Amino acid sequence: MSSPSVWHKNYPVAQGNRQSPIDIVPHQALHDPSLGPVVLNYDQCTSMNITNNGHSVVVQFDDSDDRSVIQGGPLDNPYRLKQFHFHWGEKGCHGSEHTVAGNSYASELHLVHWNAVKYKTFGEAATAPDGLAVLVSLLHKTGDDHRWLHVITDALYMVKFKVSTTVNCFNPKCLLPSSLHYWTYLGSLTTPPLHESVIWIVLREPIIVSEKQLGKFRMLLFTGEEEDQRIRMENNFRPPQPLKGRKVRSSI
Ligand SMILES: NS(=O)(=O)c1ccc(S(=O)(=O)c2ccccc2)s1
Ligand SMILES: [Zn+2]
Repeated sequence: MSSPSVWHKNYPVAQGNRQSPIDIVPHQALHDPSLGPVVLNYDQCTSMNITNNGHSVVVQFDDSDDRSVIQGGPLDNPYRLKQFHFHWGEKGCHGSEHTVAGNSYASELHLVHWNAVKYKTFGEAATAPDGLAVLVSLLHKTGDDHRWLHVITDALYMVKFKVSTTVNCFNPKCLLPSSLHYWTYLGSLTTPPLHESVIWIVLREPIIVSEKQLGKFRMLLFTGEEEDQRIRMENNFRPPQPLKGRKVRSSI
């Protein structure tokens, strides 16, 4: 996993004008009354597999139809759920990609959706300025277990190396906080190819997870079973990028 500081050599867009993540400064966000609520219609059974892809742990969904979509808020169309994945650190409260008033969280969940109304394929949407929408849940570490996150963390031992296994009927709505108030801004993928194609929707309220649950993410490996090196998968987060004049809007 190359370091974010060298990505610009192969991906010059890393120094572009709408890169992600960013530091969100709440009192500088513009309250936009025209921003309605985000609406999630996640069908119960479209989750397919959980994969350690060497960068993160990803749960893929069947996006062949509009069974699981997000709409409303800053979005002009419904966007189809494609996958969700996490970013985390190696200890304590570092590991999120977005920060809030300079404060980072222990981890961050990204629910990746694509605009299947305007674009024929995910790949096409992934390079379009309004092609993707990523819904963010910030994970705050305290003592208690998150009652549903264990479904994911209990499966992680099966994908310790770069492999995939099936998951049945996991509805990621259970990984979201009770309030869907959000900040939104135009940004990019946070890993190469860093396409500037993401409408970011960052939920303000974090969810609570335990150190034990976070620890299970950190036992994943970047490396495959056949490799003799064992490199723990941790700190797979990109630091905040320059705002470059962008406005962050707030839903309340
Ligand atoms: N962390 S993030 O949510 O910004 C993100 C990075 C990569 C992806 S992707 O795997 O969907 C993807 C999308 C387009 C091209 C290649 C991979 S999503
Ligand atoms: Zn991500």
